Amino acid sequence: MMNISQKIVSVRGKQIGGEQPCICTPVVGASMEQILLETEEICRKGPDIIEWRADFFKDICDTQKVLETALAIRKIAGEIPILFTVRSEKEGGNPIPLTETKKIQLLIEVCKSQVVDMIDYELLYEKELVSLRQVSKEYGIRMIMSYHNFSFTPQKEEIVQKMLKAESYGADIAKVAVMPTSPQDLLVLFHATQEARSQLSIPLITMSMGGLGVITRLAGWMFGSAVTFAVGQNSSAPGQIPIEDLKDAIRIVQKYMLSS
Ligand SMILES: O=C1C[C@@](O)(C(=O)O)C[C@@H](O)[C@@H]1O
Repeated sequence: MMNISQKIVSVRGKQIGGEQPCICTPVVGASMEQILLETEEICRKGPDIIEWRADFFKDICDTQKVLETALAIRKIAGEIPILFTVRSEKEGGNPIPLTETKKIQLLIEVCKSQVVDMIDYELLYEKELVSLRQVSKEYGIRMIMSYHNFSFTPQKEEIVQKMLKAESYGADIAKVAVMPTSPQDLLVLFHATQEARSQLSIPLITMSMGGLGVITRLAGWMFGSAVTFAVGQNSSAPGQIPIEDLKDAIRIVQKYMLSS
């Protein structure tokens, strides 16, 4: 097992990949009004990061409206880091009428605006990934490179490979979300997380989705996952639980881990 010194990604003072797991809460409203109400509600619950899942936004094809909405989210979120994601339909996102090229143009404009702190883009689109990485770096926007599998859990080696690939493409953070079909798959995910943690220098995020995967959202940090996603008002993926419950569960485990 290699032992690599691990980088911490610091965003607006929030440490991603530090001692404590960060909780990220998605915003999935369709209209600007819904998005802003949802953001207000979520902010009251104290997430570490807010993810705007813009693939749910009905005006996603209008760059100006996307930028205006991002700015309005920023005004509410204050210093809470904002992650901007347009999840592709192929990896579980809401269907949108944008081609991959148009989507990249939008992501570039969002990076240039510097209103958000991070973007997420799939490892699936290698060519686009490289150009987007250059632009995001130029504007100081952190980039998560991700892989999602809504059908099954690949072998441990494949999961680790996805994260190594993200690092080799210059990701700030590598992310993998997979679907378990048995409790054994949860062990695979935990094991892959632990192994990736020993091989990568960047922070990583992993989770198993669906009801069966809940334990990975509660305990992934013990194996090296830096962020866990929770529901603020509405869920963005199967198996997410309310932020209040997630905070309680982590607090209880940490309380007894530290006291014994
Ligand atoms: O990729 C992820 C992780 C996620 O799919 C989850 O399972 O919690 C939720 C998405 O909003 C986010 O972009």
